[in-house]
Amino acid sequence: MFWMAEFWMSMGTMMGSIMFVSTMIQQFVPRQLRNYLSMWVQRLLALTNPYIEISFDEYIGNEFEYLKQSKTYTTIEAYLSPRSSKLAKRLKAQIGKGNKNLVLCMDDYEEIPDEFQGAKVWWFLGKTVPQTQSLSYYPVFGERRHLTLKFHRKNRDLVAESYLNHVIREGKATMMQNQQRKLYSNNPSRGYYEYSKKLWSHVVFDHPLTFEHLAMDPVKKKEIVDDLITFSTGKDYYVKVGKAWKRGYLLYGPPGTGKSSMIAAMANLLHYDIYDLELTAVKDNTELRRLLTDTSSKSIIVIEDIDCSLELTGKRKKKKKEKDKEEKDPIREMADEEEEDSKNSKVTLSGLLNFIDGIWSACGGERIIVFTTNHIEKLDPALIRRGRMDKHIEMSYCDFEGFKVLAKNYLDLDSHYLFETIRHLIDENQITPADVAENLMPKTIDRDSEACLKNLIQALEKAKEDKRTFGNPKFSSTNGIQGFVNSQVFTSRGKSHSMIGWFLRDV
Ligand SMILES: Nc1ncnc2c1ncn2[C@@H]1O[C@H](COP(=O)(O)OP(=O)(O)OP(=O)(O)O)[C@@H](O)[C@H]1O
Ligand SMILES: [Mg+2]
Repeated sequence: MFWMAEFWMSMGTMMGSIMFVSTMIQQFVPRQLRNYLSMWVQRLLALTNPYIEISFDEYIGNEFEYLKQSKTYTTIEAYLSPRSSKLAKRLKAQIGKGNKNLVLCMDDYEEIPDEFQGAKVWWFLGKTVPQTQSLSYYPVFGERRHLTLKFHRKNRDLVAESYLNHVIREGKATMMQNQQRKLYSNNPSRGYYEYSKKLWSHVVFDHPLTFEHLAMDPVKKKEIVDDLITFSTGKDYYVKVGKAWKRGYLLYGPPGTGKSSMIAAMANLLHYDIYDLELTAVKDNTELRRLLTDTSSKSIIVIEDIDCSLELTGKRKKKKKEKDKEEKDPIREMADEEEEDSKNSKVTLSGLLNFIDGIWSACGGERIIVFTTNHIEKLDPALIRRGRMDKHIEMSYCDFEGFKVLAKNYLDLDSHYLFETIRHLIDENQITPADVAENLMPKTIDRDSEACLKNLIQALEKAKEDKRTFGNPKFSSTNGIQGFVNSQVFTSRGKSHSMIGWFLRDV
C-alpha cells in the first residue's frame, strides 16, 4: 500500500512539474520561438512515428468570413455512418432527411477502424472548442469538428490514390440513398410563376413501387433493370464513345399496363428525381430548352401521352381554323387566332427533337428521357428512332406469370387451387394488369384471398362472354370489369392524365 501512495505522489509531482514548465514556456518564451520549437518537436516525432494523419475540417473558411460546411466532410461522414453504427462504442443519433429514420454516427472523440485492400486505417472524430465564447449569428466561434484519418506510411500511395476516392464514391452513394427524391412538374409559363421565375415546382416523391412489384415478363424485366444499371454506372463509357450521358425509353401499350408504374420503379431503382414535363404548358422551343437546362442530373424526364401532346400543337388547331373560316369576319378571326396562339404551346417537333438529342441535352448528363404512349403508330418515326429513344418497351396485357406477381403482391399467395382456372382464363382473354390488380385488391376487412381470386375469375368469365358477343376488346376498362371500349375514349382523355395526376391518385 505504501509503495502505491508513493507512486501516486511522485506522479503528481511529475505532472505538476510538466504543468509548471509549460506555463513558464507560455509566459516567458516568445510566440515565434514557441512555434519554431513546436515545429522541430513535430519533425522529431515524425521521424519516430510511422503513422501519417490527414485531417478534414467540418467548416471551410476562417473566423472573419461566413463559414461553409465542407462537402468533403459531409461525404466522409456519410461513408462512416454505416460503419460507425457497427463499430463505434459511443454514438450520436440524428433524425434523417424527411424525419423518416434515425441516422447513427460516431460521437466526439471516438475512433473507428476501417480496412481497404488489406490496409488498416483509423478515423477519429475530434473537435476544437473555442477558448472564449462570444455571440454570433454564424458558426464562426462555435465548436468545430474535424475527422482525422490515420494510416501507416507504407500505405501512403494506396490511401492517396485509391482509398480516398473509394470513400468519396461510397459516401456520395450513401447520401443519394438517404436523400428525399422529388417529383417535379413544369409551371405554366403564364401566370404567377412567370413573375417568380420558377420553372418547376415539386412534391416529395415517395412512391413504394419497385421492379419487384411489376407484373411483366421476367426476362424482359431483368433486361430493363440491367440496361438501367449499365446506364447509371456507365459515365466513363459514355465519355469514351463520345456520347452525351443520357438514355431514352419509349414505353407503349394500352392503358393500365404499367407504363407510369415502370417510371416509378425506374426512379426507385436508380434513386433519381422525376421531371414530369407537360408539353402543352410550355410556351415555345426556347422555354423547352430553359426547362431542360433547369433539370438536375440523376433525373428522369417524363413526357406522358406524347402522341396527344404533339397533336395539340399542330393538327387540332388547323382543323378548327378551317372549320371556322367561312363563318367569321376577318378581323374577329385574327383576334381569335392571336388569343389562341397565346394560349397554345408553340413547341414544334424539331424543338422536341433538339430537346432530346441536340446540344442542349449534353448539359450535365446522367438523364433518362421517357415517353409514354397508347398509340406508338401515331408517333413520328424521327421522334422515336434509336439514338433518341434508345429502348422501346412494350407494356402488354397480363399473362399468367404477371398474375402470379400480382397475387404475391396483393394476397401474399404463391399458389392456390384456383390458380389453374385463372391460368386458362387469362390465356384466353386480354386483361390489363390494372384490372387484375383491382380485382385482387381485398374488399373486406378479413382480406379473404379466395373471394378476391373468385372476383377475378368472374371478371375474366365476363370478358370471355363479351368477347364472344362483341369480338376482341380494343382496351380494357380500368374499373375492374372487362368491357368493349372504343379507343377514342382514351385518346380524348389523354392530356389530363399526367404523371403528377397519376402519382397523386396512387399515393
Ligand atoms: N405491370 C403492372 N404491374 C403491377 N401493377 C400494375 C401494372 N400495370 C398496372 N398496374 C396497376 O394499375 C395501376 C395503373 O397502372 P399505370 O398507371 O402504371 O398504367 P399506365 O400504363 O400508365 O396507363 P395509362 O396509359 O392510362 O397512363 C397502377 O397503379 C398499378 O397498381
Ligand atoms: Mg400512365
